[in-house]
Amino acid sequence: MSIVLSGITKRFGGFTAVDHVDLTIAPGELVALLGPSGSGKTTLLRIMGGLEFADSGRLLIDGQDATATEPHARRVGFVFQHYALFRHMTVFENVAFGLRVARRRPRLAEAEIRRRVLELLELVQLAQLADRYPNQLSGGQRQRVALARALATEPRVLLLDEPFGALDAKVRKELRRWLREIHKGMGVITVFVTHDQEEALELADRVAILHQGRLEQVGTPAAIYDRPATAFVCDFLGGGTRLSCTIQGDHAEIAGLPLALPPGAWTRGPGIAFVRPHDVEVLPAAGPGSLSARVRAVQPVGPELRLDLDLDGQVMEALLDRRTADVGALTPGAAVGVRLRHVNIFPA
Ligand SMILES: Nc1ncnc2c1ncn2[C@@H]1O[C@H](COP(=O)(O)OP(=O)(O)OP(=O)(O)O)[C@@H](O)[C@H]1O
Repeated sequence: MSIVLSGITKRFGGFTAVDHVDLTIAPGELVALLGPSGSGKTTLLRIMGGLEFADSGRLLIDGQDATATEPHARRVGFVFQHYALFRHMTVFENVAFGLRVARRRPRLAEAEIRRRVLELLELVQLAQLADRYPNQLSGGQRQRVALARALATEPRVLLLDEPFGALDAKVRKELRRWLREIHKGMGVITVFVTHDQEEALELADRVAILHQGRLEQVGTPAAIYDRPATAFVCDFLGGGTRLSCTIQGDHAEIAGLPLALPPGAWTRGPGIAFVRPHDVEVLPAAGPGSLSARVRAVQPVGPELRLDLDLDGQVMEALLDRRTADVGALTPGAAVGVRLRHVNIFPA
């Protein structure tokens, strides 16, 4: 079971919501569609599910052209942000609904439905709440029921649109871990939409980053974090401080400090350098391979010490471990050296 999108484009009037997207999803993969509001994530998900049809391009599910097939024929399971459970039905009946409406022949016997529903409720750890109604559940529990209901139809593909979007941070975190476990057990292709980079990086096997309807980069969480392909991706994934630099062909310079560039075709000219706060090393004084800076502000934040450093008029943020930082010497106005462990550079 795989999904192949090629050249998928969708317009609403004169507006292009999804723009020539190519994406191949391997059997059993857990993929995040990540991007800012309006970048086309939901539209792309709906096209995969058959709730929306592309204007051009092709969609293959399991090697078969599914560009124009109806949702039920695609065998997809959906879970949306607002759990949309049937309020007048118990948890049990909500999940059983998926089995009762499935267009299967012969229809399942009631005993078989009961067995499967209980199995699914065990899976989402809600068997003991089978007789409750949705308004007697927490948000996280409702979302787990929604997932069980989607799984009841034995989908080939599971599509989740901001599944944890309406929940508070702690519950979201728990559900992430839980979804990862469930996915591992089922092995069904799962695609989820999120605008939360942490959620995407923590949960997905691969992350597809969308920007203005276009796919900016696809890769494993580590690959896109360590080697963002564009300034947009870098910035969106928490790029850190943005500094101006100059690209000199084989290297770049920030305030006169030379920095190696990864191999590639670099043209000389102005560039943007992104430095993440954890990649800034603060030294007692500047020396070879480091820059001189001045401390502007110091703020303890839990286990860390956040510094605003003045680098030739540009402000750069650093995060140090409070237990190991020389807190006494790091006061506003102090002169320090700065070494950059890792910098992401892009043409301006
Ligand atoms: N049915 C529609 N008619 C007109 N415009 C639409 C329609 N559906 C989506 N759009 C537009 O297409 C663009 C992409 O929408 P989409 O919902 O796919 O974005 P998104 O990345 O999921 O955003 P969000 O995170 O805010 O949900 C948006 O600018 C949206 O206004």
